[in-house]
Amino acid sequence: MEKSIVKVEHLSHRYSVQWAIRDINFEITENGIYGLLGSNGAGKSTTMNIMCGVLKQTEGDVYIKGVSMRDNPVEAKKHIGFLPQKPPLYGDLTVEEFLAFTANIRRIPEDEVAGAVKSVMERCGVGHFRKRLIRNLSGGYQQRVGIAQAIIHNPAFVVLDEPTNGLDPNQIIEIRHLIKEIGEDRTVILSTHILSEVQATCDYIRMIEEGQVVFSGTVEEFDNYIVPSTIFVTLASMPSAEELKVLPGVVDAENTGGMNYRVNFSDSREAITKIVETSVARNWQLLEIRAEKSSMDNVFAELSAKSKKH
Ligand SMILES: Nc1ncnc2c1ncn2[C@@H]1O[C@H](COP(=O)(O)OP(=O)(O)OP(=O)(O)O)[C@@H](O)[C@H]1O
Repeated sequence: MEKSIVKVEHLSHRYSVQWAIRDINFEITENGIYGLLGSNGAGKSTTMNIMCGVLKQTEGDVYIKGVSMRDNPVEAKKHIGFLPQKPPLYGDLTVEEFLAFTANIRRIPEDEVAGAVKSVMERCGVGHFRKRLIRNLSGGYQQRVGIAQAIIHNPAFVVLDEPTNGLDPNQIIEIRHLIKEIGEDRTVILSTHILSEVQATCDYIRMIEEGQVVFSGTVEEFDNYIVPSTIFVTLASMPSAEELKVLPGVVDAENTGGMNYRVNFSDSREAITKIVETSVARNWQLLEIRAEKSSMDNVFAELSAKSKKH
């Protein structure tokens, strides 16, 4: 039987009149890194805050390892580590002091605190800064401490709200690396509005737009969601577009300038084969042919638009 790590059931929330999220449903049964993707205001933070028990939902429930967040929040929270959008760091404490404080909040037994702090500092690469005040750390290292406080009690499920937000490119690479490491033996869900973030870090995507889930699947499935329908061809002898248009599998063709053509097709295999065969037969001097692969951005725009129509 599949084991449920997280189950979000009919989750809805309104802060005042407007629904911020409406009937969100999904379940995670496999370890891995999940990206909660959505544009600004889509409802990512609202969903994450409810999942972690720091915001009380209007309707629905979240189950962490089968435990209801509504009915038994203390037990459910034991399995969760959370890094909110604004990390809860105390600048006047040293890294070590802060993590010991966090270990106490997480009710780690007194005689195990020092060991847990040491181990999490090593894991998150902040051991050499253990005596430094948090406010004197760079943004990237502060974020490492933020991740360390989220995993100090070794939770099965870690929630990171926009973990690379505000970091410089090198820091982003380092934090992504750390997230991948901590995702090796647990489930991580991170939110972002940046597509490349998901592509670089995640195995799976849950995309929400306007408070509703519009896509659930692997990153690969997301990328292939929109089937390419255009081929770009470069022909040195510059035949008329009409000659391309009549080929089997081709729906439309236009010259986009000089030797370049854009071809729309109904069957990519047939269209490409016929273009290549005809090019050889008529000496069109084919220099390049490529099918347009829909980028994540296209898929994102398409899914956002789709959710707006519904
Ligand atoms: N405390 C609040 N009071 C009223 N409305 C809120 C509050 N927090 C969020 N909202 C609204 O709820 C909706 C969802 O916001 P949420 O912060 O969950 O989105 P998000 O996807 O996390 O966006 P961002 O990437 O900008 O953080 C938005 O319309 C937002 O304006």
